[in-house]
Amino acid sequence: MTQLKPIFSHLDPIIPSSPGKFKPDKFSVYSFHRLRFHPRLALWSILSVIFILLFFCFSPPDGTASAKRRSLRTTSYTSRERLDGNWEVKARKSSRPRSKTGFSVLVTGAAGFIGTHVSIALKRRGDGIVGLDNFNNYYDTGLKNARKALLDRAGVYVFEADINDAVLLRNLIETVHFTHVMHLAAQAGVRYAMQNPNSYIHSNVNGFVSLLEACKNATLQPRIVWASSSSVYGLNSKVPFSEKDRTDQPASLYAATKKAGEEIAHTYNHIYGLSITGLRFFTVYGPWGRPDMAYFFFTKDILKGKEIKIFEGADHATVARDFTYVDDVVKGCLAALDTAKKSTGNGGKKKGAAQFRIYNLGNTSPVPVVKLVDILEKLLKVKAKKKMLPIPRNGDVLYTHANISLAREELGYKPTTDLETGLKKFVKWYLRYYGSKKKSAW
Ligand SMILES: O=C(O)[C@H]1O[C@H](OP(=O)(O)OP(=O)(O)OC[C@H]2O[C@@H](n3ccc(=O)[nH]c3=O)[C@H](O)[C@@H]2O)[C@H](O)[C@@H](O)[C@@H]1O
Repeated sequence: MTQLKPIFSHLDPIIPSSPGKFKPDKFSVYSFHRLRFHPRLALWSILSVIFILLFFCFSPPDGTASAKRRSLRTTSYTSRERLDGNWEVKARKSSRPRSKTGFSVLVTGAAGFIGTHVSIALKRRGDGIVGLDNFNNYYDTGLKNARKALLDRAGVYVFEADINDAVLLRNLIETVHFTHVMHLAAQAGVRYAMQNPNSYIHSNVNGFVSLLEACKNATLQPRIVWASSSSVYGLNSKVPFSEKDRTDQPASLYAATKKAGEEIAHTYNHIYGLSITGLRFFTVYGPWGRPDMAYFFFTKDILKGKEIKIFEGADHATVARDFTYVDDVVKGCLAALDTAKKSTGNGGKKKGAAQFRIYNLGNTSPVPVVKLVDILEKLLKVKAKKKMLPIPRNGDVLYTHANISLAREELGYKPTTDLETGLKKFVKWYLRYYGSKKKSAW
């Protein structure tokens, strides 16, 4: 497994670090000598300095576009190729809805699996979108770049930036008055939390707080919809999982950070009047999915003739998931945005009680992992080399099953895709994406 990009890589100097490549001395000494022997050039230089000083004396005070641009460039976690000097123009254009009633949405994690689908769906119906993603290398960045290319074609501008970059968020939110924030940026994956626990705290706790701080300070506070997870139900054995069930027994650090996010969200709602909706996603799958998820790497390994490990509980108990197709989840996300009420605060001050909601977005139809493999074998027309193994004690739970009554009632959420239909679409995409382009899956 590759490591994440260093958090402070944006602090790297612009000057190349490798010695011998940057040779300023020869040029500057040469220029200095030329300057001394050319009085006309010296006069022009003095005039230029006076002109620059006059320009700054008569410029309007801080808060202007150029001031914002300066601080964004110098302090953000950016790829120099991706964030150009024109960012404000592009962000404003990309965030402009087609009609007056449309939304202007900041989507974090836009180059992620669900982020890409949600951004495109919003753009298609006429909302204005600005995406943000740190493009870290938790999994194949080639796939993230391909998703970004899709977003580019759809007219969605994506910043390469980390949600922990408070200055960038502040500048962005001051520049574009987002009506909504769809917060999907996160360190995902249940099992990876044992390898890199800090990445979960960095993104799911610190990053979330950084985003909430920027939103609560805004003059026009946006409404926030964000991704929690079915994993918050942890060791809860009462099924199907209802929003009223206990969520204080997480089985993984990932789940603990998502649960922490729910509590943090409540605090910001209570103190600052931010309207916040948390969505508990249940094992979302589909085209453009995440290569760290079982359905994805099972597909890759079955095609390669590599053995796959299928987990089972004690006494061969079935391990099952309420696999949810991405298009169904996207509809739930859009409905959550549509029904979100305004935040009440302003510039960090609460003006009244604000909406606070949590919904399960599942499929209400758990499928054993062995059945998932059966379907994949049928679709791929390849027999899998299976190895049954006891479920490791690394955060996995035996069973998930969503009760979606609340989401159905309040969001009109109604999943319609069964696992076989959804996997068929995934396999079709997978074969086209990795087959024709000769890319290798992670
Ligand atoms: O519902 C959720 O909230 C979570 O869903 C998934 O987590 P998980 O359900 O564990 O999804 P996978 O990692 O794809 O695992 C699916 C099933 O396959 C099983 N599995 C996984 C890996 C493996 O090698 N063998 C195997 O049998 C797991 O035990 C699990 O039952 C996502 O990875 C999380 O980011 C997300 O938050």
